[in-house]
Amino acid sequence: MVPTPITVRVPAKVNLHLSVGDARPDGYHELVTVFQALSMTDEVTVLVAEEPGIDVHGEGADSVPTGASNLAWKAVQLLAEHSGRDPEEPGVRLSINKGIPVAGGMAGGSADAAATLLALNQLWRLELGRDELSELAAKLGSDVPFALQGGTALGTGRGERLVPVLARHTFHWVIALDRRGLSTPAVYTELDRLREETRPNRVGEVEPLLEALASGDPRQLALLLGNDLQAAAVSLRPGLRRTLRAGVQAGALAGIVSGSGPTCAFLCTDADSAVRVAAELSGAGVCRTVRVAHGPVPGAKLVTEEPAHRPTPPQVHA
Ligand SMILES: C[C@](O)(CO)[C@H](O)COP(=O)(O)OP(=O)(O)OC[C@H]1O[C@@H](n2ccc(N)nc2=O)[C@H](O)[C@@H]1O
Ligand SMILES: Nc1ncnc2c1ncn2[C@@H]1O[C@H](COP(=O)(O)OP(=O)(O)OP(=O)(O)O)[C@@H](O)[C@H]1O
Repeated sequence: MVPTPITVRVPAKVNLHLSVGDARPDGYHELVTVFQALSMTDEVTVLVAEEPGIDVHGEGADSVPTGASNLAWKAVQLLAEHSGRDPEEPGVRLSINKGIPVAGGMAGGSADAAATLLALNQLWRLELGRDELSELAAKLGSDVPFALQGGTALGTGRGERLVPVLARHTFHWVIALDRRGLSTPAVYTELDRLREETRPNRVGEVEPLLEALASGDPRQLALLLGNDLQAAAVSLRPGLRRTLRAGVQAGALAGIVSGSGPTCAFLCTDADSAVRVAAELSGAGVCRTVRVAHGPVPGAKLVTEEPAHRPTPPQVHA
């Protein structure tokens, strides 16, 4: 019998704190970062098929590669190899439904890779534990382990070593998407260049932000958001300065560039305020589109089909 297709839903991330150290000999930068998973999601479906390949739907689908360079396909090949299958003939197709902006600094490709690992673990009945999946995830990219884990987490190393962080609140965000993406390596290179020329401010220690997360007070958290890559993203895309200003003028508590950008994330006091900020920001004409999101949300998760018809519970008559 052909196994039923497996679908996994997986969240985007924002970095609440992103402290970038110097470049290491392997080209990566040592990070101290706090990730939060947001309610903007992709869905990846894996199914057994003789004709391998990828279909991509949803926002920005046209700019996502459907060949071997798709990070989700690299996840297929890695897991095939790990489980003794032929990585060139894995016998599966992927269908990706994008809700996470492409090349937006919200780890969309990483999310798809994480979702693929989890879905294939189920489809191929590999029974790999979270730790083993996380080790494979780190081989695919620095942001991939967090997409598996979700929630709020402290990341060190190149971002792949994770510890969960207590966040006692749901935080409400407005997300401003730019017209074009930015390349992550280009943004890191720009930061190295800026640091040779000038001394851009560095974000401080992470502890105060961890305390603000534990307190659950968005006003306190807003004062502590920080991203070392922001100066580099703004240098490559100067229009982001206007977007960041417009979000705060619209009533957000604070705004930051998300990861390597160019997406900007604005923290709001509550859900109603986020809706008002989003409406005003979309009228300001500074970005392509605006979304409302909340976090933290769980990491990659199997989507279980709701039964089409639930049996009516027995009626009790007095
Ligand atoms: C900007 C962030 O999204 C913040 O979470 C991540 O640091 C980027 O993570 P990612 O897209 O998963 O990045 P990877 O696929 O691992 O690396 C892509 C490229 O980004 C740069 N890179 C990434 C992570 C890191 N700690 N230092 C780096 O310098 C390197 O040039 C690397 O070749
Ligand atoms: N599954 C995928 N979804 C989106 N882009 C992908 C995928 N696989 C490969 N790519 C390529 O990777 C590039 C970066 O895409 P992605 O959406 O992951 O960026 P990002 O969100 O800025 O990443 P990060 O925040 O992890 O640095 C895209 O321009 C695209 O060419």
